[in-house]
Amino acid sequence: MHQHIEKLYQSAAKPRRKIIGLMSGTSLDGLDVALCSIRGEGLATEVNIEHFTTVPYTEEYQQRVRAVFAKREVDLQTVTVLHPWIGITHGNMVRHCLAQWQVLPEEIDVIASHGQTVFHCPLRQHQDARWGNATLQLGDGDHLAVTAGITTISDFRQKHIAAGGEGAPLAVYGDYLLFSSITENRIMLNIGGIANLTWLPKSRDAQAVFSTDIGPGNTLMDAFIQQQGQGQLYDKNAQLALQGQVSQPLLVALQQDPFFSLSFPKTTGPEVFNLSYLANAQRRSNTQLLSAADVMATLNRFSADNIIRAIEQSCGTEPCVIYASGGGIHNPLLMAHLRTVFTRHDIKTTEALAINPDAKEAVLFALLANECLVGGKQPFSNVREGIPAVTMGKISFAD
Ligand SMILES: Nc1ncnc2c1ncn2[C@@H]1O[C@H](COP(=O)(O)OP(=O)(O)OP(=O)(O)O)[C@@H](O)[C@H]1O
Ligand SMILES: CC(=O)N[C@H]1[C@@H]2OC[C@@H](O2)[C@@H](O)[C@@H]1O[C@H](C)C(=O)O
Repeated sequence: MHQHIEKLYQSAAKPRRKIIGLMSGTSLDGLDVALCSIRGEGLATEVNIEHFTTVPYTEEYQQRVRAVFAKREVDLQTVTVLHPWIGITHGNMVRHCLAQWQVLPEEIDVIASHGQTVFHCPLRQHQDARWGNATLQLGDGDHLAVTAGITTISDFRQKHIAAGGEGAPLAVYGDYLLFSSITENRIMLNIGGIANLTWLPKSRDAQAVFSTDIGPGNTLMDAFIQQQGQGQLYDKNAQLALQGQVSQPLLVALQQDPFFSLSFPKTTGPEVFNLSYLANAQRRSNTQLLSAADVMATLNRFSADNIIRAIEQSCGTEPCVIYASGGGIHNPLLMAHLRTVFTRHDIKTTEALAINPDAKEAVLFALLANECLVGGKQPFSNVREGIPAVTMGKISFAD
């Protein structure tokens, strides 16, 4: 047996594994690094986050990725060089975190790396019958493994597409294992660049659960404030939005996109929800002269309203507890609006379930890697479109 396979076999046989989950999201704020200690598999999985940090990206990193991010036309050489470079950069960030945490690379069983999504285009979005669902994450697993000196499992989304899904959201695979409950219906709401949710009915019926993207979480608000040129990356504590008024005509125009009438589960990204999308909505609603504060207040409400509708559609008349995560939970205006509307649902964060809300997506990829190593057959069924019962991730050895 090859020594790498033997080492993997030993990792799989342990009662507990140390897995580093890495997530680099659409906000391009930094690399989320979660060192998880994971016991068991499937519904018996237990996770303890031993260390977590977000390593902020340098301006250079952001500029290099933005050169291709969510763009239909790019320089192919830039895409090609970015793929290994992001892998190496993430590998160095892991090494740096381990040194700070005084953990040796040998103590880690595997790294689970999401990579950087640069383009996401499900068929329902590109609508070109010649092609199927597609998504592209850069940050090659071999380069990451060699740089960090740790076996790496990466590129989780391709198998999902190969087996009939849209490549996202993958949250359901982790949320179901970790958070489904027999005592309460749960909505796991993640407000990242794109907002998504997982519906976990207390029946715990694997055929009833699903994850879906909702629409923009922070991505339009971030893009808009960045366009103002004051050097702000996001509307911190909703300072700008709080000074403005919601424009109903703009809000109505923003809501007019075919994505919103698609059935669940569905996926989207900044390829659709970007500054051109906003400019089009402003043109159609004749609101080009709105102040920046009014536009921001409207974008904030747009995100909140989409979340409210998606939650109502998911749980119907059933009461449920909403467990929120992602950077949007730090946006006080958005969260206040959710709380005002959802008087019949409790709104908490995943902190109440012992998972740091900023770390949740990185933990998800650690869980997917754990399932790749020791999990059995996924409980989901191909019958439910969008949630194929597959094992995800590609394995790269360090030497
Ligand atoms: N104090 C705050 N006030 C307002 N917004 C905030 C605050 N802190 C974070 N955010 C928002 O959260 C964003 C980062 O969220 P997060 O890290 O969850 O996104 P992501 O993981 O990149 O996205 P995705 O889940 O779509 O991949 C920031 O860009 C900002 O919009
Ligand atoms: C293609 C892609 O990277 N999608 C991300 C993105 O960020 C949020 C939302 O859009 C979600 O669909 C997904 O990430 C999470 C981790 C998921 O797959 O569940």
